[in-house]
Amino acid sequence: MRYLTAGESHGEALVGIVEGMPAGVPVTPADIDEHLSRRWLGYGRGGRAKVERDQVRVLGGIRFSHTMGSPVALLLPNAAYEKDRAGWPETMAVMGDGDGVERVTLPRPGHADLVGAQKYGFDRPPHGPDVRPVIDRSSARETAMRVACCSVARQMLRALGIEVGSHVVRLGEVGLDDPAGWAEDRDALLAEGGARALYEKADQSEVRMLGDALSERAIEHIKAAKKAGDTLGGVYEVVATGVPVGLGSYAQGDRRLDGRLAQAILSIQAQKAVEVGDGWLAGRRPGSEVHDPITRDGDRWGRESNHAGGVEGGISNGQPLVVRGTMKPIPTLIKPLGTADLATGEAQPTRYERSDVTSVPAASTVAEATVAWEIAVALLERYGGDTFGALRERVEADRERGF
Ligand SMILES: Cc1cc2nc3c(=O)[nH]c(=O)nc-3n(C[C@H](O)[C@H](O)[C@H](O)COP(=O)(O)O)c2cc1C
Ligand SMILES: C=C(O[C@@H]1CC(C(=O)O)=C[C@@H](OP(=O)(O)O)[C@H]1O)C(=O)O
Repeated sequence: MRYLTAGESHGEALVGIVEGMPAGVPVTPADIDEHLSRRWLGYGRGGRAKVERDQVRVLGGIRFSHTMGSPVALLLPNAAYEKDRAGWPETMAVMGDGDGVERVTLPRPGHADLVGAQKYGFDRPPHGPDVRPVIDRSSARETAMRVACCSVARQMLRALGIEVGSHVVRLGEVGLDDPAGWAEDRDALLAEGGARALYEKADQSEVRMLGDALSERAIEHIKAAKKAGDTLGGVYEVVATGVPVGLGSYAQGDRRLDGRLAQAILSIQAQKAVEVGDGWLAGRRPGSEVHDPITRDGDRWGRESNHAGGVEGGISNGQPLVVRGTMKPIPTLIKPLGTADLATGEAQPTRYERSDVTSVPAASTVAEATVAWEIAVALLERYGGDTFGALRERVEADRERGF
């Protein structure tokens, strides 16, 4: 199973194709839209959030609310293209020579602007000197279509009782570093309704944090950063429940589930670190506090704790999968940083138009989506299935066997 996305942030639309979904998975556009609107949650987003209202159009692959085994084709128009301000249809014109179009020649530190221009030669015609082509494809606008594509796979997981959720645990200086600090609240939600209960609870906070006091402090911190012309990063945790034993493998490095989950997070713009289970803390603690004792209850295997985050030897062990991602601060700041003009080489301060102050809450929902995708791919590798019915039978038979 694979997917591809295309489209520029300020072009007409984003498109996506999901290939390899079994036939018979229940999916409707509303299922996809649920996660698209969740991606816009979060205090600290910029002006673009007021313009976009993402609603997917399904152009192929789904009939009578179920997949057909054929590629699923998705379309998301960019509202900004027409509504934002006059000019995107000209700036992003497919034809012509761009005569009269304003060029962006001050690359922002921390964004893809300069390296993208160096790699693709945007210091010269036909596009340059202009970093616009880099801005428009490196932009996390692309994550809207990624969420849409991954949401199709997520419906397959949901129909098998597998849920993926997330919550934010740190925004800049406000937050916690040790999972022990939130495990009780999180685990109560997981026990009540799996990872879906976790994400539904987090969605009630403007910053997707568990706990009102933490949320309020985080919002004040974001307000202060904005006032100072600065931006913030943070940390979020993604949890998957109902994941069967046996996804991934130690047999080759690139089949390890933990490695693949790390790539799922780091594939998202501005994500800079990943932890699995206890993560960094595991490096500080003795083995007796890190390894989860094995239990046997009747014919069921279990663990007394879940410091491993649900993966041992690169294979899911039936415990909730737990991964955390760290997002760096947004590179576009009101407070100028040093740069140089692409056209003249002259030293200049960066220029600011608009931007998010923080997008950690949004990134946490994108990470849910990409983690769900990896789980779905690993599930199909283990169980196969041209039809959803056959896949479900195999998963359920394995679950019943309890091994
Ligand atoms: C959901 C989301 C929203 C983002 N919004 C912005 C933004 O408004 N302004 C900005 O400069 N960068 C934003 N970014 C970060 C840039 O996309 C990212 O830093 C850039 O593509 C360079 O990639 P890198 O940080 O991985 O090097 C956002 C990222 C995500 C995940
Ligand atoms: C459009 C989205 O995020 C954008 C990601 C982004 C970036 O540089 O990554 C820059 C901003 O875009 P603009 O320059 O148009 O304000 C964000 O709004 C989105 O998440 O859908």
